[in-house]
Amino acid sequence: MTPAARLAAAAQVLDEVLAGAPAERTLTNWARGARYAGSKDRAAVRDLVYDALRRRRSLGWAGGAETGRGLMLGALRLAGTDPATLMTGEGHALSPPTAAEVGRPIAEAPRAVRLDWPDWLLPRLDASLGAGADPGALALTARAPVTLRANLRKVTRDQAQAALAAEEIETQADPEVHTALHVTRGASKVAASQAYLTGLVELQDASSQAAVLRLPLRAGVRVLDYCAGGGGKTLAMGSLAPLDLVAHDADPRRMTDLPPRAARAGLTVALDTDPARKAPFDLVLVDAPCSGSGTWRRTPDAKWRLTSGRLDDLVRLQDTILDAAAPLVVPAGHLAYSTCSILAEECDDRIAAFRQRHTGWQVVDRFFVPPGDAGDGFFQSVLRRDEVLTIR
Ligand SMILES: C[S@@+](CC[C@H](N)C(=O)[O-])C[C@H]1O[C@@H](n2cnc3c(N)ncnc32)[C@H](O)[C@@H]1O
Repeated sequence: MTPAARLAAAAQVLDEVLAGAPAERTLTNWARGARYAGSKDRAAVRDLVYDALRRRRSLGWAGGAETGRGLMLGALRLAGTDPATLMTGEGHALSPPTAAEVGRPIAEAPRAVRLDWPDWLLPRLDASLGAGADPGALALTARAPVTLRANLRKVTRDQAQAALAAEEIETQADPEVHTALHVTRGASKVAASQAYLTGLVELQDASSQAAVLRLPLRAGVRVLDYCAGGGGKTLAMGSLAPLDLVAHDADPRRMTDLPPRAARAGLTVALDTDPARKAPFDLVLVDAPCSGSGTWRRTPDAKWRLTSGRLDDLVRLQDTILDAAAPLVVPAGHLAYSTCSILAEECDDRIAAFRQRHTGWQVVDRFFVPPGDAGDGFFQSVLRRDEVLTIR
């Protein structure tokens, strides 16, 4: 495909996504129908679509409309490319821009447009990040890094890095997070690499890794991962110490990948639909369902789908889950609450509300990072349950 044809294909996919279709599925359907598209074409169209979704408002502003065509036109203009060079109307190319498709200077756009952020959510961004609001939102308009976690149960990080390099996957060690390796070349080879298939490394964002490293984990402790999903945190915890690990999720199908991933990592994890039977636990981790606002550069259509009603529902669910998980913690044990959100109402506010509803819990650790070059936005709070004193 020519660059012009890729642009036209991306505009077509974007029109469907803007009408409400999920981005990933729409791209898969397009690729199925486009037999002429090779793997490089598919990757290029995917990048165009995701880049445009991350910057939907600013590109729409510069392109004159929030349509597939408008976003592609805006992308060309903001990249400093003359649209007439790719929108020629020849072959599969988009037709040339019309006089009506005027671009507006981005410097004149309202702040939420420049930040590629939903209007209704702007006050909440400011309340959550303060002076960090603009850099935080702008970080979500760029591509996310590909980061691996060295499985310390099997290798040191240096050994993992060398094993990856032998398979032409170049990485850079994260200076702060001692398990993290950022992929700088060969990211598309990771999933089929021996290093990955033999459990030396797992894909995991550096902020999630940093949060797990702060948990009170030592050999022999009983740990419940209450919202385990595919087990990203379960496996990260298990790689740090030999633990008695139980994984639970309200939707057990979400844990389908966990047993094969645990086997690769050399870990034993018990899956349980009713963890209360196995309570109490020394540590219960609630990695709660959330807006995902700290990770929106990975799932940019979610940024535009979130509504205030949906956010209220999530907050209620977060409270319900914390209330259900807390009684499973042993006296003097720990309850950890985490989200990949940057919105205070899903983070600190939930901990404050929990402590209003329940006495006898102390915050012993707080971790918050906004999205940035090294990792996604992430929040974690660790609470310790007061020891129950029995008076004889
Ligand atoms: C943020 S995801 C978990 C991600 C996972 N911990 C990881 O690191 O890969 C949240 C999970 O919470 C689960 N969930 C939703 N409601 C729940 C509830 N009431 N109790 C337990 N899990 C719940 C969802 O099915 C989802 O898998």
